[in-house]
Amino acid sequence: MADESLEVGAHLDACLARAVSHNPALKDTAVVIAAIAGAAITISEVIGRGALGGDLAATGSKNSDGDVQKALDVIAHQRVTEALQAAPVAEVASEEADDVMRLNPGAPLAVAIDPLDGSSNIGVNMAVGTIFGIRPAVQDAGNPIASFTTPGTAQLAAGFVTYGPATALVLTLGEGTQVYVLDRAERAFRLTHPSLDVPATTKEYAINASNARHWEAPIKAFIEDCLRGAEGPRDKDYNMRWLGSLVADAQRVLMRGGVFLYPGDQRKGYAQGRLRLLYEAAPIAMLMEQAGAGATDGERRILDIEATGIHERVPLVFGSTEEVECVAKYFDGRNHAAGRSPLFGQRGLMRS
Ligand SMILES: O=P(O)(O)OC[C@H]1O[C@](O)(COP(=O)(O)O)[C@@H](O)[C@@H]1O
Ligand SMILES: [Mg+2]
Ligand SMILES: [Mg+2]
Repeated sequence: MADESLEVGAHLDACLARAVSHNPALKDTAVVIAAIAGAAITISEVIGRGALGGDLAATGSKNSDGDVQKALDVIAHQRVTEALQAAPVAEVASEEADDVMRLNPGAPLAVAIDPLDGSSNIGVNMAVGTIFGIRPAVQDAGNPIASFTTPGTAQLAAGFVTYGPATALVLTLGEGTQVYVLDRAERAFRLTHPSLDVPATTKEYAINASNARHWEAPIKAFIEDCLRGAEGPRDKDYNMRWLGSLVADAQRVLMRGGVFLYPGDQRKGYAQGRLRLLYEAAPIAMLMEQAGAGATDGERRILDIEATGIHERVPLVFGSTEEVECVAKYFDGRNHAAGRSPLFGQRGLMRS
């Protein structure tokens, strides 16, 4: 396509302007994305100073999910909220606010946002991020969270920023998934990957294996078969990566393939896993699908699920389509491996 705004190196603003010229209905959405990108640049600068700027991991009160907030969680929430206040946003569902925040009554859009993802990595100089999904605002006097009870398919755009070695914005407006990298000299995001295409096959999985004894049978069976490598039914040797930062794991999967799992498990409060539907799973699911990958809770497409609460959790499996489909088979019994795990079972190899 001969369009300068899609060329590597093009500025985010030019790419957003192009998207709006193709689809004028995206005008407000583009303003919101630019606002979040602006906030992300300032958050990136705070993170970039590390401990020189104070203790970003200092703990304060608890957030809506019972997690202890760190200083950077609060800073990021303030920066994105200020930016969204100046954008056409009626309501915000933030991880760091118990209830829906009403910003500009009557404005057309609603934003679900995780201002700072990967909080356990704050203070140890590892990648963290910001995740967001933008939806039409829905007016319903009888339902204060109406804007957030539509399925993920209602999202007009979704993205995340990774504050890693480079600060990157991974974005979709429903026509592919693009990556922009922050040009620190210009304080502007510039296009590096015009269209991601996640490989359908992979040999890399990501899961917090310390929870293995709590997993349900289909997950135990799937991981056991990955661990058996070329000698097992999957017929290939796997590699494992787990960064403890959803955005960083998601970016790796988008760039080179892989499968990520945060399933429900038997720990108290973890029946639906740890990750939140509105501001973690749904935006990442849209980015994955737009890059040719998949996202499921094991049984349902993530983008079809309707939230009943703004901080609702959901089991999350995403990435290369062959692996995501394979996990679904363990859940619906087409792979009859569930429950037969010698590695994780009651009388398993690891137990004696
Ligand atoms: O510590 P665990 O249970 O492995 O969970 C790690 C997951 O928790 C998260 O940090 C949750 O996000 P928040 O930091 O925004 O609460 C994800 O980024 C990450 O994938
Ligand atoms: Mg998070
Ligand atoms: Mg968070």
